[in-house]
Amino acid sequence: ERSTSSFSYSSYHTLDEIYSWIDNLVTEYSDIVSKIHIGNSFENRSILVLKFSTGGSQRPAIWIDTGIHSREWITHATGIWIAKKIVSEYGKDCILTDTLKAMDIFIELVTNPDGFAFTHSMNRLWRKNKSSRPGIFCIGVDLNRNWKSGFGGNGSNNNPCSETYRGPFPQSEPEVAAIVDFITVHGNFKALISIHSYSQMLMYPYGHSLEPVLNQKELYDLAQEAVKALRKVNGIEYIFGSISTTLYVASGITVDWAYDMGIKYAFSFELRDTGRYGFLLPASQIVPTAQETWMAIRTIMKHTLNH
Ligand SMILES: CS(=N)(=N)C[C@@H](Cc1ccccc1)C(=O)O
Ligand SMILES: [Zn+2]
Repeated sequence: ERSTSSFSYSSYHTLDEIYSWIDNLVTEYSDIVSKIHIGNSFENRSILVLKFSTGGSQRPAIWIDTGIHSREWITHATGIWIAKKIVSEYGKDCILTDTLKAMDIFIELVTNPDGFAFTHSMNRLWRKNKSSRPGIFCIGVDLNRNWKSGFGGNGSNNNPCSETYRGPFPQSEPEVAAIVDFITVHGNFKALISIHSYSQMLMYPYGHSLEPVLNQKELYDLAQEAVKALRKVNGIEYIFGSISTTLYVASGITVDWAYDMGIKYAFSFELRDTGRYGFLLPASQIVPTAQETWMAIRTIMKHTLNH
């Protein structure tokens, strides 16, 4: 029996458990999923990406990352469930099957492995990575402020002790540089979805400025359609809009960099909840959260495939 079938999707897991689950998924579904090592973290852990592909070479691609902020455990758990959903539903779900016939899907489940290991070992509420530099006695860079687009602007901090410390320069962090290199070299990404928690929001660029992006109306309509599909599952309400107008100004963020790279469908989720449990969302909410999030992501995939 497939071990990815006996894995508990309704529990939170350690880094080692997730990495061995990845190996089992690749072994058990080797016809559709492979594992790519895109780099090493500051503390020299492997940075792994799952590739879902039915053939071709350099097909148009969709990127999903979870766990860039290590304390947001619901995001890794949601990514794991979605990865299993993709291999289980290929050939059955027509939107997913059509997508995978024409496009590849890449999922980076543990985007901040050092921080994630630290949330299990020492500090459950750690957010940043674990980089350190001579003469600086606070640890870690906020990996959602280290990207080139708008780097150093408002909504990021130059103080290494800040939770939103942007780092010494854009892409200074190996965890960010690995993704930049991978997506740049690949050169054919059409959509990027970067998943955070919590607040129940679906947002699109820009974060670093109040200025609307060129295809703002299209992203607004798509976000509206996606949150409607999400709500149909368990009745959970999301708000949506551009990051700077819906949440706050934030600079050096993943989706602004993706958008400026020409990835026109760039979104960021803030998953459950709205503050009752926050980052400590009970494991009983993992599967319902993943199920509803998948329906929103599936909506974004369908639009990306058809435009
Ligand atoms: C609670 S939290 N840290 N996930 C909020 C998260 C909001 C955000 C998401 C995407 C892009 C820009 C900003 C952040 O400040 O990085
Ligand atoms: Zn976050």
